Amino acid sequence: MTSNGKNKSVESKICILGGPGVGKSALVVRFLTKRFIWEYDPTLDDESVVMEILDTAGQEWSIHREGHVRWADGFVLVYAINDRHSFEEVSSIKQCLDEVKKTNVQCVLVGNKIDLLHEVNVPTSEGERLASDWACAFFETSASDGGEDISELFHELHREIRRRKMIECKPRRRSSAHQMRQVFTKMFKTQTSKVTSPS
Ligand SMILES: Nc1nc2c(ncn2[C@@H]2O[C@H](COP(=O)(O)OP(=O)(O)OP(=O)(O)O)[C@@H](O)[C@H]2O)c(=O)[nH]1
Repeated sequence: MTSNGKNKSVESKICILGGPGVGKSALVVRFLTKRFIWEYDPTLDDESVVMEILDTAGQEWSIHREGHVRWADGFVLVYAINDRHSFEEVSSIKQCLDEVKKTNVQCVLVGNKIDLLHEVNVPTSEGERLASDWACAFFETSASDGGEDISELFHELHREIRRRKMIECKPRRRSSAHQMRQVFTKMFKTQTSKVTSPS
């Protein structure tokens, strides 16, 4: 616990990725200005939260990707619901992430620009299906209209990162089979030394 009674902070490094113009910067600005300027309260679930957020430009992705991927604990993968190509792009980005990290990376999938409903090119069901394939959370947002979902998506990812960090920090318990083997080895050694030791 910290001196102000809150649990100590957990850091998460979050990288925003997606095609050009899908609204990555707009989402980050919306999240930061709402949470940290107008309604400053850097706590979540009674714990202070430190998030480092890396906003990438769409065209930088291929140049800096390995550095971004290694740095980040989790990813916000963004497409625009009126841009089918950007939806296809997040799939290939996710594939690259998994390859570089050599694991199923922690991420949330975000379909942005939901205010442009009359231009929908990627229906909600497709976003939901992809997120379900990735076993991650899915959000539809509008950076232009705002809304609680934008805060929630960052918080959800932070929680996931914290969960995984806690699991990774836990010392591994030895299996009972391993423990039994140790007992038998010890017993066997004792027996042997009794038989071979001179009287
Ligand atoms: N209607 C609408 N427009 C949006 C929304 N989010 C972003 N935009 C607009 O989309 C354009 C691109 O937004 P950015 O936030 O710069 O997108 P980006 O993904 O950071 O773009 P790059 O840095 O080029 O990769 C801007 O004109 C934004 O105003 C949204 O939710 N709804």
